[in-house]
Amino acid sequence: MAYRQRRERLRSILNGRACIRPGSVYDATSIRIAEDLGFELGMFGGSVASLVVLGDPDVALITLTELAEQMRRMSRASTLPVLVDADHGYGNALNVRRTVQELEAAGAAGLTIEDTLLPQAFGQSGTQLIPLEEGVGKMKAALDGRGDPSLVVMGRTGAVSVSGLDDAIARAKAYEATGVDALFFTGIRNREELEAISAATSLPIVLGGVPEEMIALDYLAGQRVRIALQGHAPFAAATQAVYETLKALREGTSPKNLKRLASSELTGRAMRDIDMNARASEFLGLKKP
Ligand SMILES: O=C([O-])CC(=O)C(=O)O
Ligand SMILES: [Mg+2]
Repeated sequence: MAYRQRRERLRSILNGRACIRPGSVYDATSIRIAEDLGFELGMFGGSVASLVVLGDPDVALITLTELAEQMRRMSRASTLPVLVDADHGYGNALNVRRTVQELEAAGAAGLTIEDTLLPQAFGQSGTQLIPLEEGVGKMKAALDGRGDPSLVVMGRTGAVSVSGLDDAIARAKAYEATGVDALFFTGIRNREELEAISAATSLPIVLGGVPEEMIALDYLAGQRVRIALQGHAPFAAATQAVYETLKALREGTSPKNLKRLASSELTGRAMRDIDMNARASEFLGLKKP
């Protein structure tokens, strides 16, 4: 499916009336599994990108090239639309523009640009934000970097739990005025904060993690939330499975006695082996197994 259609699918989620939960995806296999399970959207989180590519925590060490390459692998493997966490856009507003170009070329359906000061500044503990005006420049640069106007650009802020609700609203309104397609909020702690933000803005809302009292999708949909993230459990599950398997092997368990491995049927589906066998038959003259 052409990238443009993937982007239109993300736009239809944003322009719809329901709130969906994306599948957390991070490589060619995970995105295919999410697609097969019927997820409407994949979320490629920066934290997971850092873990899967570098094995490092989410402290802005991954490069744009590495992020885009992982996105490109997923785009090749699956047609599921993916929303990419592009962090701060890998530098200043000019870097943001380049980031958008690279992620667009890598097949992202949408991306978020946030106003967090990254990487962590010298001698400053805790999250800091860039000034609102700089955030506005980044959003404008992101929109300017788009070659395909269907690519979804989201303005993201975690201001509500850093500098407070009023600042979060001021930033959201300023980003909205630049022409971004949606607003992405992190750090919202309760219904009052969400309702105030929703009332003050008009774009579709995406939430990066919400407290338990707010998880009902119909409540969120009523606040114009169209996408609600729910963390990155698939990568944590994969880490646990690798740990248990290596531990069992190290302790002498025979490979045939290992528990909870993917069946050959599941692995075959993830590898799209029906398609590959058909190609081998058609292009290599091999018999279908
Ligand atoms: O975008 C997300 O999924 C949340 C986030 O910032 C991350 O995981 O890095
Ligand atoms: Mg992130």
